[in-house]
Amino acid sequence: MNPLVAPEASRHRDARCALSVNVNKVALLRNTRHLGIPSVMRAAELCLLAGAQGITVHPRPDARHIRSEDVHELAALLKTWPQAEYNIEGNPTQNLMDFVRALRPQQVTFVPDSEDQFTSDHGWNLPADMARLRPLIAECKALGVRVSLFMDPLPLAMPLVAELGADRIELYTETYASAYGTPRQAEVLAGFTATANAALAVGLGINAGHDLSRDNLTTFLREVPGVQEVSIGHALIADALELGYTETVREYQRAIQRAYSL
Ligand SMILES: CC(=O)[C@@H](O)[C@H](O)COP(=O)(O)O
Ligand SMILES: NCC(=O)COP(=O)(O)O
Repeated sequence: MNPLVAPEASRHRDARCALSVNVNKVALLRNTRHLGIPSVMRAAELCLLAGAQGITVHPRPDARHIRSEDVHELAALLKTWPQAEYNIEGNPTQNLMDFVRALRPQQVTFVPDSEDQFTSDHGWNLPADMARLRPLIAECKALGVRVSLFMDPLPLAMPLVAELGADRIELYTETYASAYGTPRQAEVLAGFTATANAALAVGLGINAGHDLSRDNLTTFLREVPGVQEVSIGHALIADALELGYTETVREYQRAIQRAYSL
C-alpha cells in the first residue's frame, strides 16, 4: 500500500490508485435516439467485470447525458459490487444533494459548475465559497458519504479544504493534460505535486480527473504523490469505441501499474 495515502475509509484501499470509470459519454450517445443503446448499465457492468474499482457519473441539471434514472439504476448495480465505489459528481447547490440523500453513494465530488456548463473547467474558489459549502459537506458526512472537492492545483487552498471538513480533493487535471508532452509539462506537474503534498500534510485524500488518458496517466501518477483514485470518462470511452470496454479498462489498469513499477 502506498504509505503516502491518507488512511481514511475506502472500499478499495488496497489498490495503488483506483480507476473509476465515468460513463457520462455512454449516456450522451444513447440519448441521441430512443432505443436505449448503448446501455449505460451494461457499460458499467463490463468495466467493473474488467477490473475497474468504481463508477462515476456527473448528472448535469440539463440531463444532456446521465439522467436521474441512470443514477438510481447504477446505485442498484453498485450495491451488487461490494468492492466497488460509486462516485456522483455535481454542484451541491443544484441537483446533487437530492441524489446524495436518496442514494448515499460511497463518495460525492462537489464541482462548481454552472447549470449550462459545457464541461467542468475550474475548481472551488476558497475562501469565497466556504460558507455555502460548509453545511453541505456536514450533511454528506452525517449521511456517511465521503466528500471530495474539485480543486485547481493551489497548495495554499488545501488547509481551507481540510478546515471545511472535506475528506479529499479531486485535482482538476485539464491543465496537466494540455501541457503533457510540451515544454510546460514539468512546470505544470510541479504545481500538482506541490498541491498533493500540501493536501497530504493536512490529512486530505487525493483524487484526480479531467482529460486523463492512457497516454498521460502514468506520468501523472508517477510524479504526483498519494493519488487514491482517478475518474476517467471522455478518453476512456473514446478508447472503448476502438478496443471495447474490457480491453480498454485493462489498458488503463496497466497504465496505472506502470506508474508504480519503476
Ligand atoms: C468534474 C469533471 O471533471 C468531470 O465530471 C467532467 O465534468 C465530466 O463532465 P462531462 O462529461 O459533462 O464533460
Ligand atoms: N472527475 C473527472 C471525470 O469523471 C471524468 O472526466 P473526463 O475524463 O471525462 O474528462
